[in-house]
Amino acid sequence: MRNPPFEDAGLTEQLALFPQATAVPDGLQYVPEFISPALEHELIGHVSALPLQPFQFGAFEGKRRVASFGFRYDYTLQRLQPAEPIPLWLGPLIEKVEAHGGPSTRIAQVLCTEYDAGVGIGWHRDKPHFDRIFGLSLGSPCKFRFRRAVGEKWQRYTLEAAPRSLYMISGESRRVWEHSIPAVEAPRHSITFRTMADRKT
Ligand SMILES: O=C(O)CCC(=O)C(=O)O
Ligand SMILES: [Fe+2]
Repeated sequence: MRNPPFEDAGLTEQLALFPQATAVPDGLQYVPEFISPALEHELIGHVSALPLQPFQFGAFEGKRRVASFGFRYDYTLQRLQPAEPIPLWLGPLIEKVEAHGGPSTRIAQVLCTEYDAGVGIGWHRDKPHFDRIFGLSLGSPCKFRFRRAVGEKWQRYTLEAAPRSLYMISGESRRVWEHSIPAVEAPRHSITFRTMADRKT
């Protein structure tokens, strides 16, 4: 006997049956082995040596530990504040990310993050003050999850972000889809690079 004909199922039902059969979110790019293992080792050393602080959002504290450069978003004031200048050791890496992003890519903000085993980040979209986001993974892999509402259901996509890889989110993957990282199995560091949106405020 034949299986029920899927042609009769609506798009939403098909997506629910095969959550991983969904298309890659528009505007998401992934570059495996963006940096060498030697540079990865060096960068983990630099990030670990930073005065990382628990991520603050208003009265709450996240378990991941971060350091912001260029700008930081203040959740109490709900606006961007100037932060420490971007350290020199990030210079060549920023040039490489900007070259990858193409002409007129200017990285203005950098966030260094440390996730201990068991720590992740909840569903969110990055603040609209920023435009494109580039994320370099260091030390261990993570599942970089995406979701967006389709009718009453979530359409989902998971990117397996390997150490030394770079992802870029722009367009719909940035503005429409939310992203999150479930608790990592081994310590992971990341460096996210953000360009500024063309905003007046
Ligand atoms: O660690 C990462 O790669 C991304 C973290 C993230 O989504 C964020 O800081 O907004
Ligand atoms: Fe994010």
